[in-house]
Amino acid sequence: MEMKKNGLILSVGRNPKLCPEASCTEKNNYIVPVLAAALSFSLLLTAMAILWNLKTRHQVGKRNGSLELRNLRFSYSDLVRITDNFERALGKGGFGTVYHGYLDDTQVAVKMLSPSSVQGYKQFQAEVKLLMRVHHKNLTTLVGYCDEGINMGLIYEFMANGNLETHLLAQDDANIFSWEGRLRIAVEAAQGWNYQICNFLFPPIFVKNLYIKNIVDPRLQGDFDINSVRKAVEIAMACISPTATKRPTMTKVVIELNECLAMEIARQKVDNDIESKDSIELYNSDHRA
Ligand SMILES: Nc1ncnc2c1ncn2[C@@H]1O[C@H](COP(=O)(O)OP(=O)(O)OP(=O)(O)O)[C@@H](O)[C@H]1O
Repeated sequence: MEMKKNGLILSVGRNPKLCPEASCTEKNNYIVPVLAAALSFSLLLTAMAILWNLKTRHQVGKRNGSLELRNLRFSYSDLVRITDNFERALGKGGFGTVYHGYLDDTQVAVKMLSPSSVQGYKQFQAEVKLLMRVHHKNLTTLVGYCDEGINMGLIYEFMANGNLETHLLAQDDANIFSWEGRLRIAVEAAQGWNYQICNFLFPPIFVKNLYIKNIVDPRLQGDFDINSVRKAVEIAMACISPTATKRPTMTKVVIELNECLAMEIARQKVDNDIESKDSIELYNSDHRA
């Protein structure tokens, strides 16, 4: 499943990822949530209108057995047309290849289930069923699907900013995500879905039994609140517990991650206060001298 955040997509449940195209900067992390809050109501109305429109255009009845939902079903020839005969591949994942396409004038991503898919038909069905029911601003919208014999595909809204993993692992040190940025993404993504989201706070892999400082991206150079990290690690550890009953609910994950974020923001405030106090003292001593 894919989650989205600030024009990125993020897959959760397996390898957490977001997808890239345009450059994604730290600034986006701070500006976009504010804009998003202001625009959320109108976007919600727009999204509802679009969904309503799509549903009324493509709704078909129940289908015996397999995908027993009223759905947004497309034929294989629709997919051929949408993708211009699978002209441009965007990437490859556990299902198979993902292609760029246009539905009317809107860009979409079409994920085709390959016959050798490790995730297979069951996962395909699960993804369709879930995304048909679950709609969230941080979840990539499922626009439709095709389930025609051996031709199975999922049509998603197109995420122009690419893959989070690429951004997290980028060699471009100037644009690395801060600890606060990572927490913000984790909180918003967790609000969307899936407990495993905690994993991507600690790319490239979540490593057990290491000192806390060692599992945080070294490029952050200690620029984070250690208690915030410790708490996030505890949440992540709980999230990957093999015993389902020991895993926290998403509500708890969101609450705890928000607490981590609050710690980090408090730390930054203290740092800023100290800095401005220092500069006032420096100013005063310069003027006294
Ligand atoms: N909605 C989308 N918009 C733009 N690009 C996408 C979209 N979905 C997938 N892609 C591209 O295709 C690649 C493969 O995506 P896919 O979701 O199949 O793989 P994955 O992230 O490994 O997911 P899964 O866990 O389902 O296997 C992504 O890394 C991304 O580059």
